[in-house]
Amino acid sequence: MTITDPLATSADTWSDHSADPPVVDPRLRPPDEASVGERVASWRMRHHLRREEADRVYAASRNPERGWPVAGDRAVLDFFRDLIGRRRRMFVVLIALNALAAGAGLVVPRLLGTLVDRTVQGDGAGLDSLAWLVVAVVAAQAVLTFFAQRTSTLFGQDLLASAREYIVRVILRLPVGQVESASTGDLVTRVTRDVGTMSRSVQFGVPMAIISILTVSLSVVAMLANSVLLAVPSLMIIATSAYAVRGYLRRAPRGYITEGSTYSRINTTLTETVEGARTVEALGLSGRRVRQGDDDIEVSAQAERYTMSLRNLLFTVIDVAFNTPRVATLAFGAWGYAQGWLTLGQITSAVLYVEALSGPLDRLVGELDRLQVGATSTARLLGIAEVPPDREPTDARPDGPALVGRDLRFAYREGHDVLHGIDVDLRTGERLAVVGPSGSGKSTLGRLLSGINRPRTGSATVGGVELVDLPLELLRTEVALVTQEHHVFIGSVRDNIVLAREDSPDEAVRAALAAVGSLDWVERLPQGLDTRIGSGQHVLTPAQAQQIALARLIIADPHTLVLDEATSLIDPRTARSLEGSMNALLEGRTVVAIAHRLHTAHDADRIAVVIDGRIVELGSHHELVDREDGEYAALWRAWTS
Ligand SMILES: Nc1ncnc2c1ncn2[C@@H]1O[C@H](COP(=O)(O)OP(=O)(O)OP(=O)(O)O)[C@@H](O)[C@H]1O
Repeated sequence: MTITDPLATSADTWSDHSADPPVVDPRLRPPDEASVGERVASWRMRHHLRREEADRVYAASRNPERGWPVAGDRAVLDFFRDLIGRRRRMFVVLIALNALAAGAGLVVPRLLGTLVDRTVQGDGAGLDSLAWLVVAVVAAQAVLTFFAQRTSTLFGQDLLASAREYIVRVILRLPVGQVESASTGDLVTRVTRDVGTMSRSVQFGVPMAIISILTVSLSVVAMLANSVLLAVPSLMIIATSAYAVRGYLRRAPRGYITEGSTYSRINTTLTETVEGARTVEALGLSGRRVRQGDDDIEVSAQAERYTMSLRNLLFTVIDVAFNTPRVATLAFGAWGYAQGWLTLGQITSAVLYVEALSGPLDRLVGELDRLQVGATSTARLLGIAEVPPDREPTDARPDGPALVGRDLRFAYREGHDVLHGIDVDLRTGERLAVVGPSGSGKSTLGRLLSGINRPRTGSATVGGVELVDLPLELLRTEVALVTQEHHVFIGSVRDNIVLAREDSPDEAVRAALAAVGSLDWVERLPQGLDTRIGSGQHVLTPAQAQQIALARLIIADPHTLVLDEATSLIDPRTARSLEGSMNALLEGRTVVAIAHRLHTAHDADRIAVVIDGRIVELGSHHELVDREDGEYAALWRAWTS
């Protein structure tokens, strides 16, 4: 029996299993009066299009340029080998206990066969003790199985803990710039659905597959020892199952990888629609977004139908294969018995062995499926580890706080620079405002000067050391980027403030809170510094959340701050009340303020005017306003008129 591969062979088999295939493109729906031939042609066309779409999704999922990479089979195997290798002792105990439990289970049919032979021969001597031996072996098997199961569960849990820790480490070291530019839907799908699938297969699939392989192997040995002739039907089911599983495993990875990437696509479209809800509403795009969602779901359903067909076919083959040997063993037994080659006891044992074999074999096939799905998710998760790091910290340490940018160029897309060679020298303690039209590159400059992104060419250094060569913990104590995003993590107020310096004493935390004017309200909280805040905990007002974020920066104590829209999204009243907190933070530090409103620029020591990725003017407010035909003077006139 072969398993057809809809993706690799004919377009028409792609969704043969769907009773009423949904239509991706309504234009392909044939008119009511269409002939049978036209209807078939249209149906074939639809399937062809869907297959092309699925192929495109698959190709995209393997193309690192189009999203997060997917790791290869070798990486997945090495990952599991390493996980198991690191708990070799536990693994040996697991194998030993399961081998003993399976061995005890296999002794029972043999004893029952002997019991039958002795009874048939009328040899009553020792029947009682044989029966007691069966009871004793069954009891021993129960005890061994209990401990074997316990060890398997512990092993699975331990494996899972390590796997999860590894994945968390991989995710945490992802380059910030990359996380922002990649598809959030894909990343979210990987860290939710794929982690869940991987967990199930690591926790249950791996130990269960090991146990099943062991039990099946020992059963085969016991069957051969009982009678080679009677073992033939069972060997045939094993061979048939192995063949069917091989065919399945050859096709399934492609199907599951496609399936996984279609889930990512659904999530991406959904996230985009939710995030851009206002734009969707304003431009009347809801119909188009719904259609996009429908198409994503349709492609996903195609992929699901494909893997489901593979599973159905596999389990049908296995079911047929399992039922045949029951009959075949009895038939072989009757024939062998008539020839005088076999005893009734051997036939009894063989039938019991066939029954005993079907359970583990069935589980093994089921587990292989689970492992296959888990391996695909693991490949998607390990793919994240293949994202090259954007920085390799060196041992170089800054000599002083001087922040310097030289010939800074940067491109979000290859060949499209948005900064064209910017030079900037910050004077310690100064306040530099960066102004310019929307899209001129102000925020990008801020990201390079705070070490979030590495410049394509040129250098951004602090005390002579490239910002991106510093370990992140150290970088954040030198330069910090402050945006309007003031995330509050789930944890105590204290935890939220000491993030950058975890060993900060409570006095320092209180001093930071006092500096941003929030010590009073924090002390009035039910548990003061220990009050849990963040999602689902004690609710903070936007201003309070911002103050916590500012206190966090006071503890981090960077000598330079890059402010990008730090208060622009907060309503003006709150922004005014935060001004005092902000001033406390800025006191004594060098500040680069990306100014979206010119009045912030007015108070700065110097102003850099950025236009089309270049600094076109640099000077104090008065110097720049005095240049009659200057860019800043024009902006200022427009602002004040
Ligand atoms: N993540 C990104 N991917 C691709 N292009 C980007 C990305 N972020 C910014 N750009 C592009 O880079 C250019 C500079 O953007 P940047 O945000 O630095 O400008 P800006 O002066 O800060 O604009 P604004 O005042 O509107 O925030 C723009 O053309 C923008 O479209």
